[in-house]
Amino acid sequence: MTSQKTSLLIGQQVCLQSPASILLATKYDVTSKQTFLLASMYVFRALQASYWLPSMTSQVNKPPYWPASWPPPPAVLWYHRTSLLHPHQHAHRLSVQVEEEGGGSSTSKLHLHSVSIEDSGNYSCLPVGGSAASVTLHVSSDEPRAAVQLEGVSSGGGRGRGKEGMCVWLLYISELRTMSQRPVCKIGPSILNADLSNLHHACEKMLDSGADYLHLDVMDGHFVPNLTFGHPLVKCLRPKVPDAFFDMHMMVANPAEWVEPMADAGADQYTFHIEATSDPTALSRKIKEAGMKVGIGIKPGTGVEAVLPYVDAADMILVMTVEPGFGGQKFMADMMEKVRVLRQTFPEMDIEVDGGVGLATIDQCAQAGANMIVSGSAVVGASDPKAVIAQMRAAVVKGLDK
Ligand SMILES: O=C(CO)[C@H](O)[C@H](O)COP(=O)(O)O
Repeated sequence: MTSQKTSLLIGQQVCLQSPASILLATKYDVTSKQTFLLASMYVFRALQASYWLPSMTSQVNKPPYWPASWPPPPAVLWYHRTSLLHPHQHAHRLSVQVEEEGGGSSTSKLHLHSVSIEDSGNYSCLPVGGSAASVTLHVSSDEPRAAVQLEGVSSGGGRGRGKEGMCVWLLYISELRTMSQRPVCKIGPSILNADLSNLHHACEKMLDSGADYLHLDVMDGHFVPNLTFGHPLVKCLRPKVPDAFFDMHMMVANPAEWVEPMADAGADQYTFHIEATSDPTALSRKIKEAGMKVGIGIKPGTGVEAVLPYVDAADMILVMTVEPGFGGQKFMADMMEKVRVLRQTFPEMDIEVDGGVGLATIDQCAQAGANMIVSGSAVVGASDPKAVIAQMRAAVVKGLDK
């Protein structure tokens, strides 16, 4: 998506590259007892913002029509026209997140993925203890771009659209502008097959050859049938290559256990596998709190839909193109469909591929939309790693430009 060039006023038309995503969020102002529904158009992740709701528990009483087999409803109910939106039924199309932050503060976000014409219409939300607020969304299908128009952001409590609502709205649009960036090509050599007894020289060689970051593979012998190294080695390596970005690929059975030690050792990004945790949201939060970026990886056997609900919490999604555990394996071309789905849904997301990526396979990765390229044997084992990195970069830049 390109940045919005004009100021957005309510009712004005804005063009987004299709398919777009939209986030609706609710704010309940405890002092004025007003409910504001805020909407923002963007294409890859939820805005990180907090909305204040009155002191409450995260659950409301079940409405009469709520099926007994479903979990209790959340603190904020969302409606499209007159239909209650059930995230359980439409998990691939929409998600609702209520994040409790303690002290009576909560955030509720409705995220519609891949907006289509059917998603047009009035959206309203009803926070427990608050009054409803609504917004009208128009989606048209001008190919190749979809036009999305929002109008009539209204506040509850009988005051209509107020100045406060407008101010917050414009604030969000300005945030949208700063977030609208194209993904940048980054090449990250994996040092898995390098001479580990001389690791810092191998790292320096890669950085001198044009590497944008270093991909460090941590294996525990449980999550994968191989062993490499842990945080003590990373701690030793850090002062030798102080400016390098360390992307830790944590192929470990208990990724939560190593977050603080890795942060302390100097890791910049902590990529865990979704198969290794039952709570990716909590783990992502822990990683961020430790001061690192969040990567979420999926093994070849895991469908891309497994990671979609957690994209908002992540800085990068890693699509494995080999079974994790060993370098030098054959690239799995059928993983490219996952990359394509992610790129179409999240045009600005960092998407990484890892395993069997080299000059023979880079075009497939680039065409699918990957922008972070991990390459082990093809770069580390090359007689001219600089030339290999440059060729891979050219292919990825071309893919991102198309
Ligand atoms: O995570 C990995 C294996 O689990 C490695 O990073 C990956 O395989 C890179 O090596 P190569 O490019 O030689 O396949």
